[in-house]
Amino acid sequence: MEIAKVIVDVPVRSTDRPFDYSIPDALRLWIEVGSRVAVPFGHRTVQGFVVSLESGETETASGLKPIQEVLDLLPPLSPELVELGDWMSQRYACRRISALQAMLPTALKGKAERLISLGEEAEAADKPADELFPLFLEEDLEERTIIDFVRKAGEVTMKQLTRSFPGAAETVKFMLRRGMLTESQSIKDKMGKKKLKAVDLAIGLAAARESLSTFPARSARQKDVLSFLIEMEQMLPMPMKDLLAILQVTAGTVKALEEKGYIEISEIEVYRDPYRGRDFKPSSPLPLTPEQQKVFTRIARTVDEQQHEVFLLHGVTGSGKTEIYLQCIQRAVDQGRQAVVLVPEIALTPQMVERFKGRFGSGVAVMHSRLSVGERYDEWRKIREGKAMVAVGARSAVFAPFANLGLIIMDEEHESSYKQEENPKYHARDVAVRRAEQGGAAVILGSATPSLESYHAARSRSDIHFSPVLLEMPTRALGNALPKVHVVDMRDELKEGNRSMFSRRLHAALERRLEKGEQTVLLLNRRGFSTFVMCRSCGYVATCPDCDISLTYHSRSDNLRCHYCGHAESSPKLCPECGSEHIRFFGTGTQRVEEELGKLFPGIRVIRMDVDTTTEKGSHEKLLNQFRDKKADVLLGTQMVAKGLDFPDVTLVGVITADSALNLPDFRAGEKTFQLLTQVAGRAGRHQLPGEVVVQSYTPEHYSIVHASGHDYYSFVREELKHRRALHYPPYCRLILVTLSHEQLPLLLKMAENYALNLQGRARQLRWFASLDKLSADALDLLGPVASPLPKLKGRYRFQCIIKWRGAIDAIGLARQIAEELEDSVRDNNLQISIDVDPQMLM
Ligand SMILES: Nc1ncnc2c1ncn2[C@@H]1O[C@H](COP(=O)(O)OP(=O)(O)OP(=O)(O)O)[C@@H](O)[C@H]1O
Ligand SMILES: [Zn+2]
Ligand SMILES: [Zn+2]
Repeated sequence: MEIAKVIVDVPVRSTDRPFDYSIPDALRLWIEVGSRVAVPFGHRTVQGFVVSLESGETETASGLKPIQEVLDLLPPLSPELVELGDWMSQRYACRRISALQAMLPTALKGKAERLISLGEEAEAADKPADELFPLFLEEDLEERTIIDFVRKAGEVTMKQLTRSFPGAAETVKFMLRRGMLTESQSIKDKMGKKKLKAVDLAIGLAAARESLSTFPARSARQKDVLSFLIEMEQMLPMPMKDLLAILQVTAGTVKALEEKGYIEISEIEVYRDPYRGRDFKPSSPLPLTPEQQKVFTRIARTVDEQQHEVFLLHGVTGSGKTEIYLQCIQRAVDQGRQAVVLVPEIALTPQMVERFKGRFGSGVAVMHSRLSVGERYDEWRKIREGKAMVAVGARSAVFAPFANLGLIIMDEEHESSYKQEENPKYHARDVAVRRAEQGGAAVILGSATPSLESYHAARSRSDIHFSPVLLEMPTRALGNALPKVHVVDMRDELKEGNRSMFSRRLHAALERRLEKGEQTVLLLNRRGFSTFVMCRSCGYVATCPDCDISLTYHSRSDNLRCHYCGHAESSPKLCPECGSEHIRFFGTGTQRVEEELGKLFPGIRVIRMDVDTTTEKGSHEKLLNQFRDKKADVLLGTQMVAKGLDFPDVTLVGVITADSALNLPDFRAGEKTFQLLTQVAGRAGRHQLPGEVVVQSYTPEHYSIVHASGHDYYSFVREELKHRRALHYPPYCRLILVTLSHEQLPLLLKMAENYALNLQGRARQLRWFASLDKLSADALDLLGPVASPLPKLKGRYRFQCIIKWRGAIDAIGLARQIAEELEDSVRDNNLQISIDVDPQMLM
């Protein structure tokens, strides 16, 4: 007897292990590792995934509850993905079910639904309700109508029933108890497949032709339809809708033909194609530049040999990385394998999609969050059913259900959006490498500004589990120079009486573009919610004496706090460096910049792109198209404007304040600033016209600004690594962020203290607890507990600890174990501990 081990979708930690079910004979053929099934669990029916099949004793198996239903024709997960889910649950200390669910489109997050049908007695007697239950009184009219309603439908959901009979809940309950109705449960998906009525010939082609002569004159319309279908025989079955529209006939005419037996009308499944009706300019492979050729040859070798290898492709903006991606994908496809291209969500512009659709046509599936649930489901199905060979998508496309994946590409690999902030808190880069390792696939991590983690991993032994081969492209493909970058010291502007947010240099440069009819991209570098304190006279920023990250202003207590270690001080009224009173809390919005632009340049046409203007579906695309069609002079926005855009007439890029990301309480602030400045500068002068960049800053001497303006990645990396090493931050160690939350503050405080103490105690026992300063390879250190940067969320208080560790110790397992013990020790079940391994944001 075969036993299926099933991971069930029940939101309790103690159920995070496979449960055994028997397999009914009728389902045997349909159940594989990766099948999605409905199983009884307690008194409910829940969704689950088969993670293994084992043979067991007949007696044991017959004591098990059987699997109720198989929910899909093809298992939505492959054995390879099931295994990847296992790995994720250990690597990210998350539940197995949440790892598996993360791999599937929302449409398949099925929930149990209550189904009502007739009770046995009522079913057997095929009589009107009146005769069926002679005891019904006149006033039992409601029962009678319900019975007739259910009989007519065969089976209805509880929802439909209560919608059709509002206020009948009590009656239905009574009828269930009496056995007039019965109830069952089934898993219902959020979204079904889309079906269309379609028309096909019901008789052979020759017979159909012959019958044309038999139509009487009054059935001329029917004859038209039939002869049209004969003519279009290659295109059948044809959607009814299209047929009616083309021939201008009524559905009645078509129905009549069906009744006569000439044609048949059926339902066919169709894919909801988000790009239907859109033409993509076909493109063919470009002859590569010598620099590109060298890189391509190296990667192609691995792809051809179907080996696993990771490449870090460091190519400056405009070096032609995308062409490399396209040609490598072609090689994988030639091998009969498939490819995944990961792109940061906000860079997944229509321009980007066009480049892949243009080369690989309808074999490209696109997956991102701006598609509807149905569209996403259908793009996913195209992959699962083998109708696509390339998937382009955001983070979760790393789980694209290809059968024989040969290549995974991650563009802009340094982007923090590859880390998912909700459960499971995975990083798509690490998952990609792991998946490629399993299947013998190549990985290309591409960027103009590789993350320090990846770069360090390529250069030396590091704690990251992969060591990529570094490939470089230092010049632009079209041979034009990188744009000249001017850094403007905003302190000087203030000194000389310019209080505007535009320096004289940026103002003049903008004016010149307006005169010449060239375009400008303006970046307002603003992220996160926190405010920092800065002196506008000297550029001084309040930082923590222990952690060297900027302090965050808390308006309620009017003080400054460190989000890493908890250090607090009162907020200064005068600048401690220069004594100026121009010291204030920082934050400017895009809207304010837009207003100011209107005042300075009357009549200027500005497109503003930020979270407010891009919430609507397709708005992002519309705004970019308007800008491309030169309907505006300026594209103004947040980070959205920095990524991947390629517009020939953009010759000026302005950065309003380069420092605002620099001063976030984040040890990656310098890295992020460098990356963003390099990216946005790369938008200028990509084609014939030369480009210019103006960066405004209050701390122009900061190394990330200096090196970004010199397009000097290596000097930046050298300096940044020095800081990271001195302060023990990644890539010299790894981090785990542990956040505890509870409704009651005193209890939470005690628990947070306990967590820290237990962890330290255990680590000492294991001889892991050591200062990171020591040269020993295995070390673990703990910061906190301190209040989280978001100290209260949805009525729950939050405290956090940061674990710093390195070496071969199982710090993740330990962090999880202590968390679970502590959660179990609290009786009210209300303590929540979340674990974020390798966090991108420490909050
Ligand atoms: N071999 C080639 N021959 C001619 N033109 C090329 C070639 N390779 C790339 N290009 C062109 O050079 C420009 C820059 O290429 P691409 O956008 O691929 O660079 P990238 O490295 O992806 O840049 P970014 O990181 O800035 O997005 C594009 O307009 C592209 O069409
Ligand atoms: Zn000052
Ligand atoms: Zn601190």
